[in-house]
Amino acid sequence: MPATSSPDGPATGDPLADLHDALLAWLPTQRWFPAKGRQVVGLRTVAHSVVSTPEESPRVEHAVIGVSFADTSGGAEERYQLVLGAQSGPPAEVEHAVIGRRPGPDGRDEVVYDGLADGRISRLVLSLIVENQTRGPLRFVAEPDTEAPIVGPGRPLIGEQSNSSVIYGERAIMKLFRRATAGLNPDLELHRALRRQGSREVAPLLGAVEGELDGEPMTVAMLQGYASNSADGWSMALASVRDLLAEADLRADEVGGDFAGEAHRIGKTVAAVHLELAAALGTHPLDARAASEVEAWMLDRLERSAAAVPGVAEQRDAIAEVLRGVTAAEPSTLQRIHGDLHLGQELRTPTGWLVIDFEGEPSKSLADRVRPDSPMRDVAAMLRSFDYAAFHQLAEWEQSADDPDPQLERRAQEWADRNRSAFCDGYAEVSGTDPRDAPELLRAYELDKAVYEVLYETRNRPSWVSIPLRSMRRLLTPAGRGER
Ligand SMILES: Nc1ncnc2c1ncn2[C@@H]1O[C@H](COP(=O)(O)OP(=O)(O)O)[C@@H](O)[C@H]1O
Ligand SMILES: O=P(O)(O)O[C@H]1O[C@H](CO)[C@@H](O[C@H]2O[C@H](CO)[C@@H](O)[C@H](O)[C@H]2O)[C@H](O)[C@H]1O
Repeated sequence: MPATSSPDGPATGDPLADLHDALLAWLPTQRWFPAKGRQVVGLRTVAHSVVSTPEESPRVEHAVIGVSFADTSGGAEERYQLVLGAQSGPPAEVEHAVIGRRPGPDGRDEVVYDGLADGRISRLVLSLIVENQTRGPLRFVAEPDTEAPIVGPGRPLIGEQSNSSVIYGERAIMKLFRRATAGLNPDLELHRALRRQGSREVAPLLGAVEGELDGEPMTVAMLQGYASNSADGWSMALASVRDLLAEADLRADEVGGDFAGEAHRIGKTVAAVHLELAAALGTHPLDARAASEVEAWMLDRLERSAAAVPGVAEQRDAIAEVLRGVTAAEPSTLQRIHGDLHLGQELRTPTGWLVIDFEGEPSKSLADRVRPDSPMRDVAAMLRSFDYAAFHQLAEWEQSADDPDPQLERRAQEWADRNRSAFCDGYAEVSGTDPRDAPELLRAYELDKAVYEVLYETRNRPSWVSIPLRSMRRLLTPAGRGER
């Protein structure tokens, strides 16, 4: 039964009451918990079930916790999913994942830890998916007509992630969605739709774990084929920029690590995904009424960013004028899109590029993330990502140097221009539509993304905020507008 508690004292009746203080200390240390630095004023268990049978050890629990903050009015809470392991003496391998201690069912103290760190738990979850089992409120489902992965323990993926993933023997990867939201997660929904289209641009979907929240279905986790021997676009692009900046006299097309061929292929891949999503889930006209709705979301987001970041507030009117370009553009179409595309969401496999992570921007509500939008949003987000890769190293250097080196800035801009245009060429080749033929629309979407990024970086990586701020300024000057 749901129960509320506050940092001042745990509530009775809450199945995780004894872990309350430990959870408050542990949550801010997790990469997927985005609210670091915000003051938590309440923690409650929204849902809780025991996944394991009494014969299985360790005990495995699934929980949704609701966290409320001092800065959210009206008591709105953010909800997160936990998979917990509980045992009196867990193995040394999970030492780093311990959350706290509490009295176990037999009255003796037990250790509770982040369950995904324990290979026995990830193995259990995979076997339940493969066997299509139901445990309490959770349904473990294998995708029909797919080859089941060999059941074994999973290895937690370390790194910058919004959720938590485990890899099974380089064959499959399972992602536990940390943010708990009632409704079908767009990552699962769009992978299913793309699978129906026979897409070769996404990793094959193998299964899912589904639960319930607020009386509606909720996606707990997703299982996919693992692309072994792959590299992500962000690391590859950074290596290419490094090559260029290290060579004082060479142009972007002359250095060993030129990325333009890959940027062109990524453009083709993104266009193919757009065509597949349109075929699977339909399109709607981006007419005057729809365009003014899009404009309203953009202006709303501008207000939120301006309220938090003085650099945005100072340019508020000029930015709003560019965003209004959405309503001036020729009518086009809306459809389901990726929604948060960047170079880190592209994996280079030995045979081509895969697009991953169709969840949309993490801070948006589910309703906003599944709303049809212009494919231009994804195109603009990729163009932003080429800018990010180009200027990332300079932003790091600027932390320690007094003046930016104008020569290096020019070279970084040259890299960005070359790769942005290679991407657009590739996109146009497959989609039949060149994004540069709708410059107002493209510019409005690019600026909207930069406004979002300024706020994102201010909250998450303040030392990177100069990257989107620089682009924001470029998009506001007439010289920075043209793409060709
Ligand atoms: N199908 C896959 N094959 C190989 N690696 C993958 C696959 N899916 C995700 N990854 C790796 O996992 C990381 C996190 O995946 P992502 O879907 O972006 O999760 P999150 O939502 O947690 O950010 C990616 O950056 C990539 O390195
Ligand atoms: O990957 P997520 O879905 O969690 O997306 C969020 O984090 C991204 C950073 O990891 C962020 O992307 C921004 O930084 C990237 C470099 O790290 C850059 O390539 C992107 O262009 C830039 O937007 C994304 O915006 C955010 O939603």
